[in-house]
Amino acid sequence: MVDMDKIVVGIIGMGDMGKMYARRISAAGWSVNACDKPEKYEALTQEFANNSSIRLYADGRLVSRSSDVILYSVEAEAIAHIVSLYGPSTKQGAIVGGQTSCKEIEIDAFRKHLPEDVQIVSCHSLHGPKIDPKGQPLVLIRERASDESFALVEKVLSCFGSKHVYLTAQEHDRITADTQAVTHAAFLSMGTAWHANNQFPWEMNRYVGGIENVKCNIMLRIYSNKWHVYAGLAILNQWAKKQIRQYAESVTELFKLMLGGHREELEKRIRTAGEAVFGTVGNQRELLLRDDVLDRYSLGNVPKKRTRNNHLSLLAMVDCWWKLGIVPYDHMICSTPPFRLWLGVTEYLFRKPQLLDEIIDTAIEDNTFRSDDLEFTFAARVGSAAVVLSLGAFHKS
Ligand SMILES: NC(=O)C1=CN([C@@H]2O[C@H](COP(=O)(O)OP(=O)(O)OC[C@H]3O[C@@H](n4cnc5c(N)ncnc54)[C@H](OP(=O)(O)O)[C@@H]3O)[C@@H](O)[C@H]2O)C=CC1
Ligand SMILES: O=C(O)C(=O)Cc1ccc(O)cc1
Repeated sequence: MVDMDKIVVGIIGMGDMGKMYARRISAAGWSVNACDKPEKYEALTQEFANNSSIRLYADGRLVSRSSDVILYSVEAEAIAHIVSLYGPSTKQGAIVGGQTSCKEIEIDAFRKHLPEDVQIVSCHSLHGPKIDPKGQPLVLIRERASDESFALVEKVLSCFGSKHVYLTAQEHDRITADTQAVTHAAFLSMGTAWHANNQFPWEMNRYVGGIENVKCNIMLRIYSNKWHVYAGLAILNQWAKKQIRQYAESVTELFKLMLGGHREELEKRIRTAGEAVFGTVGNQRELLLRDDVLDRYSLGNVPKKRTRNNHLSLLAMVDCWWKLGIVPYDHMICSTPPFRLWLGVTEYLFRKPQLLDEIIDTAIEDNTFRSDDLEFTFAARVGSAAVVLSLGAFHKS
């Protein structure tokens, strides 16, 4: 029988997520041992001087030796190396998990470097460190653990109030490739395109208001996060390559149809994709996003008259889901806030027949967005090529 009062939670990696975990878990009454790299020991000790439930150590070996439930909250690309350093020192019978976004490589590292008596239960909070975890999905992966140990991890993490989702490492990686990887690829391409055209989109009338707000805000949010979070997901998740490549292909093919003025072919393709992805939703279910919400977070003054856009990035998203047989609603259980917003705006566009008609007309007749779309297409292609090359290099090494 586990004595709950004596359980110590260890956190290796006190970056944004590690600190959030340490603060919330200690606030829930658990003792926490934590560390980052040795050179950050002094600064962390000062930062947490007022929190007597968090004990800082100089390195992960000391945390591993003295903790019962240990979470690695480090860069995904470094997990194998870091577990190889501290894993062998893990306390006998302890339970180990991690917070990286790529579970197959993380679990491989645990299986390789942890002693056999150590149990493995991993997790992934599907939101950033500044978001209230209440109600957000928290994936739990029971890789090798007794019922009692699994229950203990769930009890510790229950302080977040998140929605627990039970998956295997492979199921997790396949779903996050469908949702996160391709969502990030789209927003990173938008940012690259705006940069290539020397534009701050929030300063331009045509990018203010409605769906354009979502594009600008989420693009900024993705660019303001740490680069390794998104690069890790795209490069280290073996399933992400296919999605990102298909997205780039969908962007390119749709853009060519627009440029060539092939209305019939374009319309047929868009409507077939829309029917495959949204056809079963039915009009009775409410839209995920409402107009007043779309306009609320404007970065500029919303113009009286909206500029028509062909929304290439969104059309390509639906085309990509259709080509890969992905039903995005099936992945809501394991979705991040940017994915839900992204699905919300694509759904908005496809379930408003007049808007979709207007988009198809714009795609063929209106040249306003052509140079932006050209840069967006380049960006999607270059991004996809980079992921394919780096993924190859990573998995060979
Ligand atoms: N940020 C987010 O929105 C989310 C992130 N994640 C995942 O969680 C993990 C942590 O992310 P996040 O907190 O944002 O990233 P951070 O970069 O803020 O945190 C990682 C921390 O681990 C430290 N670290 C590196 N090597 C060691 C080591 N040998 N021993 C101890 N600490 C070490 C890093 O130091 P240094 O910076 O010097 O390398 C850094 O402080 C990542 O795998 C990320 O993909 C999951 C969900 C959401
Ligand atoms: O809310 C956001 O911006 C995110 O999408 C944060 C995020 C980044 C990486 C993850 O593995 C999970 C969530």
